[in-house]
Amino acid sequence: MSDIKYSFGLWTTGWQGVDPFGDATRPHLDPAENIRKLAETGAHAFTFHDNDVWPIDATEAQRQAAIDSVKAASEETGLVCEMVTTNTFSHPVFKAGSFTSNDRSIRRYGLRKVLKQVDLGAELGATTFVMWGGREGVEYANSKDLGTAHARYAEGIDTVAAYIKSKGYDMRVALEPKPNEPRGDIFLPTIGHAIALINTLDNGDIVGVNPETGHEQMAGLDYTHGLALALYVNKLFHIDLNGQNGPKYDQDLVFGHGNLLSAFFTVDLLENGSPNGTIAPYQGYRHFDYKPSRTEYIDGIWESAAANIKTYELLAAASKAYRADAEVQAAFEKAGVLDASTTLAAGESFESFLAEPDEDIASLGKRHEGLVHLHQLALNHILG
Ligand SMILES: C[C@H](O)C[C@](C)(O)CO
Ligand SMILES: [Mg+2]
Ligand SMILES: [Mn+2]
Repeated sequence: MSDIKYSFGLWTTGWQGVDPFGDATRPHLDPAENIRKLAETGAHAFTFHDNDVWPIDATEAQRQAAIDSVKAASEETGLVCEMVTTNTFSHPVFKAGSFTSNDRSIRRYGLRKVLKQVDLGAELGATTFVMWGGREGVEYANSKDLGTAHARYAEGIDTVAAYIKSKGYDMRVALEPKPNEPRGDIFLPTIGHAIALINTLDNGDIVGVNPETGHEQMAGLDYTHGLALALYVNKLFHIDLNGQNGPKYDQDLVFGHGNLLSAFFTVDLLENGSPNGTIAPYQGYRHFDYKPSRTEYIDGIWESAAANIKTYELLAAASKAYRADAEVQAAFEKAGVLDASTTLAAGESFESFLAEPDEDIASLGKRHEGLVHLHQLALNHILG
């Protein structure tokens, strides 16, 4: 095992297999047992929603007992809690949204539920607070005023960030985009949409994104490109890794079990940074938000958890060999990838720049980029 730090959501290995068309195929998994088994599987950290650990109707005493049990398992195994989040999507109260609900009492309940989980996260040492607005959307046009919905979403996120600052917590907020499911359309559907809203916030300095592989791919986008933009604007605060086979329902497959080629280049960027170093290697946890397929019984939970780590390790090793390959570096050089210069016309006057005669575009158009050769070199490493 390498020195890469892996983290899992308790809701992943704890998923009992309930889906819109089927009942549970697996028994309930006690959160403390979940943590112990994740430690055995090779995880270094865990993450959770409030209601992954206690039911929404738990008494304060039941909630505290559940928290104490998780704390004990964390201390016993050494697994740290690196991120927490809140379930503002399962209970019927959230059926038409939480932060963007048209009902102010539901918005206030949702905010209170989030702030309580922020407090617990700080107590457990979590440095990231993820917010996935799974119900923040619509099926029907004009069922929310789109101006007010975005204003309320922004206000809710800004208030959470203001609370974190008011308490002096060492914690940042990370928004998790998703284009649809369970709502017909979810607000802030992609990394770009989320960053646009973050830039309007008063407390946006501690608000970033938690992009999920499959969520960007559900929107037909390249996950690695989304990560690169988030890194470029210093907003990549956390990641959710999993597998997806293109635009369809959220498959939450094991990392690499969907679009494997895309997974390789995601690992290549995270582990090695960009080819010319403009983007540095990612320093955060390699966090998995996947589901053990409904077809699997208890052994399959841990086989699938281990599969995430195994696949990541294999791709990380392949990416190191790829980058160390002199032929690959030569192909990067030939294509101009290693040139990080960005001074297009810096220092020149517009007049002199415009007066300059055009290059011979016919000969420029005959450049041979050698990109297919570059890609085959990657395939050679991926396919071993
Ligand atoms: C953190 C977030 O709530 C986790 C989900 C529910 O799997 C969405 O990806
Ligand atoms: Mg998902
Ligand atoms: Mn997720």
